[in-house]
Amino acid sequence: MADSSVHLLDFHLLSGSLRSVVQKTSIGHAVLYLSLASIASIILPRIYSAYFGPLSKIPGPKLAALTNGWMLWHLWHFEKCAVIHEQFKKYGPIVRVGPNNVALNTTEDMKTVYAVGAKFPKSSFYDSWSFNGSPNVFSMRDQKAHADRRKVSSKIMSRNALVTYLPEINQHLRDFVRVCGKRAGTTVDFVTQFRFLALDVVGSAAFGKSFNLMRNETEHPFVHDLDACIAAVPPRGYFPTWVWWLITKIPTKDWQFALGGEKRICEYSGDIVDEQEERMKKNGGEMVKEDANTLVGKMINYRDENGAALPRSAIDGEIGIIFFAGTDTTSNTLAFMSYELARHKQHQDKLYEELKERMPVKGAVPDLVDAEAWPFLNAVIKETLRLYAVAPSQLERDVPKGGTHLHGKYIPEGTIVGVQNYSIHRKAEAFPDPETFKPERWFNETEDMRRHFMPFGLGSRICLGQNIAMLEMRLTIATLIRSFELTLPADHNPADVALKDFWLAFPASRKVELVCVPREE
Ligand code: HEM
Repeated sequence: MADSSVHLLDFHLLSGSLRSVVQKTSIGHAVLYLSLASIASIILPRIYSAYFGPLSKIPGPKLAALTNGWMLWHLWHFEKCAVIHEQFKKYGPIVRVGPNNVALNTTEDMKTVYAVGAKFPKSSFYDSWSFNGSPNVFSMRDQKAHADRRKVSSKIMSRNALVTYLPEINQHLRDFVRVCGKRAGTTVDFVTQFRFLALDVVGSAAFGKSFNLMRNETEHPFVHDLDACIAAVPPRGYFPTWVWWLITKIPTKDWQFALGGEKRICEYSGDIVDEQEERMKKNGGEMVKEDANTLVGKMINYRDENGAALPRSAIDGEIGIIFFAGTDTTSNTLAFMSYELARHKQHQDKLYEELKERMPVKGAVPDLVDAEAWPFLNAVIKETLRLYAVAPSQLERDVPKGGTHLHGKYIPEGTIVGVQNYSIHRKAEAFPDPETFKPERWFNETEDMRRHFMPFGLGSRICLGQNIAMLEMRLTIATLIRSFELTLPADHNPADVALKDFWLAFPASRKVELVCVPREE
């Protein structure tokens, strides 16, 4: 009783003094106090979380614990994965890299966060990859909905299904070699060449419709739409919604073009769907046989457990994301691989010897089954995927309900956690002399190497296109190196090819310029 009367008294005193403050306050002061109060309501919780909250026990740069600005700054400078890697060296395998973000760096963490059955869904960063406003197989966060959607495309992307498209893919490769031959002796940007090739291959392998950029030796506006999408999609996932809204208002022509990339990719994808539907109509409402086994056909024919079809916007978005995820990933990997072969003549010579023995005809495309077994070819590909995994930074996930314990520390639910393959792939205990490109290390592949290798991610969200990517990389590098020697141009500057990352890894100058010299026999 005594207590509550004291509180009542306190309240009257407080409200009385507040009233007198308000009565004496001018509008200017009121605005000032309100602004200070708003700023305090943002800053104080941040200070509390940085110094006293559950994540405060996790080491890391204090600025990162206080603001996402730390991470955004490094992202903006295309150095996110390299900077997080430095933090691991300084602080150990668990580092706080944002007010609500923890980076992890052990194989145990890989299992906890990504293993099949792990209950850590993708973080809200992935919402940004939903095209046409519809979640797709890449962006979906609901685990059950994702498993259902993934079933639609996983058969199409299986190795056995892809073999059906080999004759068409082989034609793209022969066209690629012909284009290289025409440009022999001159400096060629291989980022662009591999990109055109990757678009042709994805078109054939997933949609039954290729751009034929190699055959026609032309560009397609779609290529610029991909560039636009890459500039806009990852940052959209990192900025708070209101900051992103402001950013979208920047009125420069290039930026506005970049913002429209997603829409144009979906429109192009929509044209492919229209064409299939048109063929279906002409075929009396029945899907023609060749279309039924493409990703587009599967999407059109899909029915959920209630018999409902996918909305058209979702189909277009799903196709758009496959183009997006399936092009620059493989082409940038191939560009880095060619660069490593050009600058390490001893590795390129060894690869050439292997290929010459197994591919009697120069310019021909090897048999896929054979190429899958060629030791040095596969070692070169693995070593490139190790050093230049093209999604190199944290694959972000949310800590599920109830929180979790990692490295003896409690991590509350809703915290973003993630392992980055850039760091896992550079663990000296699995890969001695980790910064050096050494394909031979894969001849004695140990259990430890296998456990530390995740270029395509892991678990139920592992890359859906890894079979296409591996097929394309094997056939392309074998065909290219059998026919040409790759060399560095006289004015080569290694800084131009340094790995940068904006979620997707790319060479600093966005080019890998090499000279291809036809092989004499
Ligand atoms: C060397 C080439 C490639 C690399 C290194 C790569 C890497 C990755 C990684 C690391 C993920 C997991 C992302 C995460 O967990 O957050 C992923 C997912 C995915 N990738 Fe790839 N990728 C490559 C090529 C491709 C290709 C060629 C396609 C399609 C044709 C593709 C389609 C996808 C899709 C659809 C997903 C989402 C899978 C899901 O969440 O179920 N990727 N990729």
